[in-house]
Amino acid sequence: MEALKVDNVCKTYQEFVLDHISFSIPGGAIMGFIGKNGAGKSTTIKNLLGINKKDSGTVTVFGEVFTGKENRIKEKLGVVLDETFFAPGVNAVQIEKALRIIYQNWNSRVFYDYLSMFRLDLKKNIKDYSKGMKMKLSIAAALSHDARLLILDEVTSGLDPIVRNEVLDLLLEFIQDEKRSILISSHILSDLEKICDYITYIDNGKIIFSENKDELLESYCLVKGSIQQIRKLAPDMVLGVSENAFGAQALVCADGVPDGMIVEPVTIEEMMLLWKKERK
Ligand SMILES: Nc1ncnc2c1ncn2[C@@H]1O[C@H](COP(=O)(O)OP(=O)(O)OP(=O)(O)O)[C@@H](O)[C@H]1O
Repeated sequence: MEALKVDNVCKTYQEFVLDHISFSIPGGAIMGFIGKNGAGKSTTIKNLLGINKKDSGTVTVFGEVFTGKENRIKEKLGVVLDETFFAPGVNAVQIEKALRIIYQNWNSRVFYDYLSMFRLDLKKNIKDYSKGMKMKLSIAAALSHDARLLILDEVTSGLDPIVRNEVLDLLLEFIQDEKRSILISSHILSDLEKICDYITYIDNGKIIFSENKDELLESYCLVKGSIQQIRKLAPDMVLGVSENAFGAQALVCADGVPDGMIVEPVTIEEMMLLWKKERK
């Protein structure tokens, strides 16, 4: 069964439209959600969680329709958004007491183990935590109530490389039982390339692709050469081109590259940079 199915979600703001957003995440998989600043990642996440009210479309979590109100489904979700909200003047121990009441499956021991692993001061007022410390606290909370689907919006960008790697390992561990899944948005595409099974790319409120990562990276490649060589490539196999004083490179379909050209594997970051980039 799919962990999450987003079907034709639409939302119109004054100057931005989320346009028929559809993608799904199988059980046991990590989906990376990528896109430029302002592409619509956070807006999609807030609309699918019911934090903002969508105009139309359906969101299904483990086969059940979710509008944001169903507490039974909320129990299964571990959510960390890019802005963290904690009541002013409280510390981690007080937060734990509050979360214990909210979540039926809350596990205090697991929570305190994460806080110790993240080296967080339990008695310190959370308003005096750094941005990264607040993020670590939110991640610990999301992982401590036996959630089956994690929804993480830009959670790793404020973390130092050591903690970021610890968090990526935790996420890989989280999906090991094949029943849990993760949707994670990030601008650190190398992190996503490391841990994700699927990648969804949104641009200007529209899904450009939502695909299995390995198939995606096998389907496309980079071709490098002189500007003249690159310009001679058949337009229907070229997805994007960049040119500079020293030469050019094109993102192309992997089958059908002409002989005699320099071909290299492509990364998710290069795909995003080159996708639909026009010849000058
Ligand atoms: N409540 C709102 N009212 C009006 N416009 C909104 C609202 N929420 C989001 N938007 C607009 O939606 C667009 C997409 O914003 P969003 O935060 O989803 O982008 P993003 O892909 O998460 O970007 P970033 O990577 O910078 O975080 C922006 O133009 C933003 O101004």
